[in-house]
Amino acid sequence: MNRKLTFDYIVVGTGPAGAVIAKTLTDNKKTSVLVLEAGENNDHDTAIRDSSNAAELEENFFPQYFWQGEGVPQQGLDDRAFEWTTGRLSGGGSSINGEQYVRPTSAVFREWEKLLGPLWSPRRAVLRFKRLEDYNGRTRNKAARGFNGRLDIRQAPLKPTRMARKLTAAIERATGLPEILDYNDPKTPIGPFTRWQLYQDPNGLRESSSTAFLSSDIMTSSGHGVNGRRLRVIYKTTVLRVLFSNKRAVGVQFLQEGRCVTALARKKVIISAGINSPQLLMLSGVGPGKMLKPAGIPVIFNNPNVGKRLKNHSLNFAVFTVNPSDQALPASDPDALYTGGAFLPDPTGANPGRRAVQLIGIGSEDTLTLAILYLRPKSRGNIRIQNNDPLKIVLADEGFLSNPEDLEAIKNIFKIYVKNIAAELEAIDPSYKLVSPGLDVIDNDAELEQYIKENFDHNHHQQSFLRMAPLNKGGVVDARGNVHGVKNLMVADASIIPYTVDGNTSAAAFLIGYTIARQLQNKRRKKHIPSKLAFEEFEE
Ligand SMILES: Cc1cc2nc3c(=O)[nH]c(=O)nc-3n(C[C@H](O)[C@H](O)[C@H](O)COP(=O)(O)OP(=O)(O)OC[C@H]3O[C@@H](n4cnc5c(N)ncnc54)[C@H](O)[C@@H]3O)c2cc1C
Repeated sequence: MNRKLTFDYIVVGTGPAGAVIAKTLTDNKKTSVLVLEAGENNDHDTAIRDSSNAAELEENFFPQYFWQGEGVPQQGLDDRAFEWTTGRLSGGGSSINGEQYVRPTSAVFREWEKLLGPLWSPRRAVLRFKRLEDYNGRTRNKAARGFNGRLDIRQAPLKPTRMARKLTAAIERATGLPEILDYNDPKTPIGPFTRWQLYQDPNGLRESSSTAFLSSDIMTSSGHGVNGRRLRVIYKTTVLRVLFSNKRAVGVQFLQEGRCVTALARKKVIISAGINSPQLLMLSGVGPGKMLKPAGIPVIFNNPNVGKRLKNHSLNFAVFTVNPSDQALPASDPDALYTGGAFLPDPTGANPGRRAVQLIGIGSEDTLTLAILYLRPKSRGNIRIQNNDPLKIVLADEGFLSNPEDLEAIKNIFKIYVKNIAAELEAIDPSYKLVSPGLDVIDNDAELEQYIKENFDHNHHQQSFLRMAPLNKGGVVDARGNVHGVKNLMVADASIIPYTVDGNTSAAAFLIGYTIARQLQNKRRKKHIPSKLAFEEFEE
């Protein structure tokens, strides 16, 4: 046995879920945790830390900070293929993403609770978000927001620009929904707003899972826990597979500087590798037997659900001309990044209390672009391995628009929301005119469909492909992240989201990591507490 590399827990990945788990489990100074991360720590690189790079980071720094991948051609989109990627560095996706902080709404958590029990109730979700965040925004609503957590959230800008205010007013008039101040307050999830909430410190620098949970008060720059914390983070280590003894996970094999190394876990292996988690499970023998056997991988547990139910939000754009005297962002706050936005229900009036659409204003000197996300897609994709080579890219088929209802839903967003917003925006200021798509395109069904397909983009909200659910409901892990059919193996990251979230995905990943780590802590503590004390008292 390699005594040096034997820990209580092994965590794969330092994204939102992995970093929170590593920090939370080692808080007691007793539990030892090894974290293996394929990328490096780039927290101090200007490209990462300076938030004003967020929009162009992927375009300008793809080879440096991203996993290199492409999905399979999309039949519903004239066989176009999109990048299959996320951050390959400390902090994972949170170190390179668009910094938007959006909690799933109570409507989503009610679905989670119904499927998985009270651990995922809306009330507990809010309690945990409050613990995680240090909210620096216009409201001091203690019922909804946390002010002492490690995760800096900045609502920005302080003074919205005229462009943001005009857009917000136009959405307000077009939809009849009043402006909201805090879209993360469970009481006000729907409506237009001038300010986004960003993962940023009060000075506008990027906050990631790495800066928040693996910072210098937690570990040294060489990855050793400080102040007695039994944490070891090793960068530039790519995990190849989980090792089993019978059906019990006992460790992992990983690549380090060209060598194949084994690390052992006394308690559990926790996979938080994001879009790579299904590949790791399959290479380790957990997945569809029909795929694993021909690949020469011994089947530890035959679960056809692994890699299935891949969901992603759709992304389209509408572009307007602007008034050249209106600024997109305040000169004093270029890190505010976005020029207003909205969360809206389905435009047809179905489910008026539920978010179905996310609008993001992206302004410049010449244009105001509305990024349009459809948040309730029915299309599903899947992730498959090609063979037993851990370095071979997976076949990720996102199945965009494979369910025709999604195309109809997106068409309705253009026909109802975009058209009405365009009319109201132009009425507020005639300099703002819709240029793409033209109104003639919106009014012509065939042309609108073609426009949506050509204009369709990929927005990295991959989720649910290792669903947290009972086995007979498409599950791969149970309500506490334990992988079905084996022992001592968990998955905790955005891949286990059970029902599609109604906003960006990283807040859910932080919550999943935190919830699962707290459960592991509670399990240990509960051994030492009188049984009459309720689970609830130790839950939070
Ligand atoms: C360009 C872009 C923009 C986005 N914008 C937003 C946004 O504005 N707001 C938002 O909320 N979300 C956004 N997202 C999505 C968000 O970043 C992800 O949902 C989130 O990071 C998922 O967290 P996670 O913990 O599940 O996994 P990840 O963040 O993907 O972390 C997984 C980690 O595991 C490591 N890893 C993977 N495989 C291995 C292996 N075999 N061995 C060792 N380490 C491994 C990776 O390097 C990575 O660090 C964006 C994503 C991208 C790519």
